[in-house]
Amino acid sequence: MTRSLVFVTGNANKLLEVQAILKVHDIEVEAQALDIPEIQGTTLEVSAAKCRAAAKLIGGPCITEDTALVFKAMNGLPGPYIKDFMKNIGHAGLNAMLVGFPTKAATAICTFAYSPGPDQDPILFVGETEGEIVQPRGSTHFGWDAVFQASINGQTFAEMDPTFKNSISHRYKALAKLVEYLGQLPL
Ligand SMILES: O=c1nc[nH]c2c1ncn2[C@H]1C[C@H](O)[C@@H](COP(=O)(O)OP(=O)(O)OP(=O)(O)O)O1
Ligand SMILES: [Mg+2]
Repeated sequence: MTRSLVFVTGNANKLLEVQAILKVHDIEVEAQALDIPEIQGTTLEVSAAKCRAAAKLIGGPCITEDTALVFKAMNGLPGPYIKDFMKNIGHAGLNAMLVGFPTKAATAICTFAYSPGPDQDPILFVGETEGEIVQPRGSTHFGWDAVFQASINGQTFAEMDPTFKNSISHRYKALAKLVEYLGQLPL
């Protein structure tokens, strides 16, 4: 039986990856293209608040997702604030931030949140992929994909075949946990 989920996100690239990953599990993703205002805090706090706000707005169950990019040299920053960094300083700026630091190691962290409905506590599912920040290689169409070189094979996310990225990514790992959880719920 097909399960349906409402994914509230303003990011079309995320949506494509989520649809591709969940299709295999017979889960249909219906998109609600809303850019929910995001609070400051840890990536877990940001994710939970985003999902709570989304469930309230649409008046029913939904999932949301927050992506953080954590620089080891900076004790977790930019973290959940990566979107503003990316927008304002771009690939060159992310590299420049790490000049002079002994490590360029970075972790891509994806936190999905599932809310059963308005005013209910969201449940969080976290996935992480290790890598480092490098000069851009590959297509530049999705965020910081071109400057994130995954440890697993030395390719940037942007150089990877999309199917491969979707089999090792932070997003894939978080979704695997969400899928396991949903499997225990009635359709
Ligand atoms: O796999 C990824 N590869 C490269 N870049 C990525 C990826 N995943 C998110 N990103 C970018 C998008 C945004 O610049 C920031 C996360 O911010 P984040 O608030 O989670 O995303 P968003 O505002 O675009 O969409 P949403 O409406 O779901 O919050 O990192
Ligand atoms: Mg956002």
